[in-house]
Amino acid sequence: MNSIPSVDLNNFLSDDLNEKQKFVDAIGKAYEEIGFVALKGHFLNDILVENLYKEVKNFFNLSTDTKQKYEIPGIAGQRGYVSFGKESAKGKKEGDLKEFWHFGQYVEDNDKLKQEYPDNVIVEELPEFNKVGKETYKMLEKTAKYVLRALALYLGLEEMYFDKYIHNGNSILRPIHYPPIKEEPKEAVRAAAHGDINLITLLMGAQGRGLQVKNHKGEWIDAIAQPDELMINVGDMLSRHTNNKLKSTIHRVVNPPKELWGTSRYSIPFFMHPISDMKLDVLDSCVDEGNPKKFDDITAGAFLNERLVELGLIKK
Ligand SMILES: O=C(O)CCC(=O)C(=O)O
Ligand SMILES: [Fe+2]
Repeated sequence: MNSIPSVDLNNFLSDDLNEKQKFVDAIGKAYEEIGFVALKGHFLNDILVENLYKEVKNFFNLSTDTKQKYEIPGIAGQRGYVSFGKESAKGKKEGDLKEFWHFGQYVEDNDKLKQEYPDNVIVEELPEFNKVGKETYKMLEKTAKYVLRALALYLGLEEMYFDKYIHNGNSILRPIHYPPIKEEPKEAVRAAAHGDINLITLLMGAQGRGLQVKNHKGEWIDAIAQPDELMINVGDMLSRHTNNKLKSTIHRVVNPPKELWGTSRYSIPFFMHPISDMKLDVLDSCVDEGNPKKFDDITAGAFLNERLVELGLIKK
């Protein structure tokens, strides 16, 4: 496969069961083969997206001193600001050429989880940034809920199977700024090759070149979305849970050609996580003689912890 298939969530939301089934089959097939789709018909509107980008740019344009006020020690970068070069891909020592921000879950009906998650960090200088981040978080979470419903059906599970695990899930919305490149980077790239940790990722901002996905032949293919599309891919948690029936595909963000070094890239992934108690144990329906169980049993919380150590965000 040399391109990323496109799907439209309106088909899944349609009353026509035939349309709904076609969506389920298309996304399931894409996730078995390439692990990515470009999706339209999501719940973000143009005004929200425009405001979000404006505020995200405002935030990264603040002075380094101001931004560093919001870099909170002791929470593995799970909320607030993470400065340039701090995160590196699993197995790589050079830091990625990016700085980012994390909005986390807004728990309103569960005291235990409210205590478990770090609080969201409020940017005093930019009240709109906080507001638009929360709104976007909710809309992407809603979009992800329906995508997971489609995947549940594809996997032969009950349609609402994932709902209980993602309500108040540990998801994060990560606006990323890849700054202009000033000198030849030695080994570092904007984002080194990696698989995402979570269940699924919904990525805003993949409209320009940069994101590349490794297909099953080992070739890097460009993943470019239309202006109204989100890129949505399978993460390692869902790949484990499905015994790798759904593929968490390795991807990266390459540095631009020299004539474009002067431009920033802004992208905004939403990493959909379940609650940390969810068991990622391989589903029985994904094991048979030809596909023996490939992964040990683990909870989402333990798995996340392991991976944050590997990314350099938790120090051993
Ligand atoms: O910036 C992008 O387009 C992708 C970023 C990404 O893959 C990630 O943050 O996991
Ligand atoms: Fe990623």
